[in-house]
Amino acid sequence: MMLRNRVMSLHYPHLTWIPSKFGTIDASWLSFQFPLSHSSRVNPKRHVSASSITQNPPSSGTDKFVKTFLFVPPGVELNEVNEDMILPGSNIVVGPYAGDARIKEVEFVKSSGRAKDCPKDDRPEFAILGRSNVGKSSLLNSLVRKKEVALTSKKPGKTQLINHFLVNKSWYIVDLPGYGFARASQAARMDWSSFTKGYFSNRDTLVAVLLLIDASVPPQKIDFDCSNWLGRNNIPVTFVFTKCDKMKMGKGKRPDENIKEFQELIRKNYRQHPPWIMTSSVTGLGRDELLLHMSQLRNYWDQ
Ligand SMILES: Nc1nc2c(ncn2[C@@H]2O[C@H](COP(=O)(O)OP(=O)(O)OP(=O)(O)O)[C@@H](O)[C@H]2O)c(=O)[nH]1
Ligand SMILES: [Mg+2]
Repeated sequence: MMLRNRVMSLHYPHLTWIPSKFGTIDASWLSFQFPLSHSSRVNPKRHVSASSITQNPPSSGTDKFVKTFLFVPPGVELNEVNEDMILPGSNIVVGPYAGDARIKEVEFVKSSGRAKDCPKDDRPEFAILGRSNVGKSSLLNSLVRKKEVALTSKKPGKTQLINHFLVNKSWYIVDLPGYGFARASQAARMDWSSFTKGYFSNRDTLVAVLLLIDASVPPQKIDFDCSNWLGRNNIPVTFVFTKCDKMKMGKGKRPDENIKEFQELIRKNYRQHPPWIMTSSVTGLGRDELLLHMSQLRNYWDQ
């Protein structure tokens, strides 16, 4: 147990929260008083102490990695990391827990209107969270390689329920309703809040949240608020940048510039940068890499 906790701490080094200018959380996107307190409802598996995140910088020869704020999984020492171990388009180092990432079968299990109606078993799960229209359902479809597993739409607010999909009969991936849909009615927003509040308070089997960030637009405050809120509640997060295929011509910044800007802002809040990865549901960019990353988180959790 001791060992597990120790390794788990390494696994989630990004959980250590450093208050900063984003530390004063604006939870208006949630529009409710979240009941989680830092100490009471935190899953002990996810707890990490400040001392456990201290790691030595890479030795000479790997200096260029120092600046990339790598996510180093359990079973790997930072000074062992070489270029080949980093997943392309990400800061994620692949470690010994990475395993078979193939999706052989996926099965829609249920849509839940309330967290207490979600499947009750011990299977690990990943939740897909992000602004309305960021591409949550599209990412899910692309991961499982089925066009219509999760319904997508040009109209924001398509996904209104907590949708559980069972992968390889062994783990869940969950499509959540999006936040920040400005035109949603007050009632719809309240519904969204109570789903999410209930969901995050009750899912002890949550391995990580995939927080989707639209790389085709500049950093949005609501996404920082969301990431801050997850950090404060010790919920492990992987930043998944979506729509990286949208290379703007002329007007606006390119996805890589938006991503860099977002990361610079996020960096101030974390002692060690959380895992991040670039994806596109149109071209399949980052798909296999994200699945591999999820396999190492899951296998570690499962051991
Ligand atoms: N170019 C491009 N478009 C994308 C990508 N991912 C999603 N989209 C488009 O963005 C729109 C919204 O996608 P959805 O997957 O329905 O978004 P969502 O986050 O599930 O939205 P809600 O369920 O409303 O919260 C659709 O028109 C998609 O085709 C991507 O990687 N690249
Ligand atoms: Mg959706």
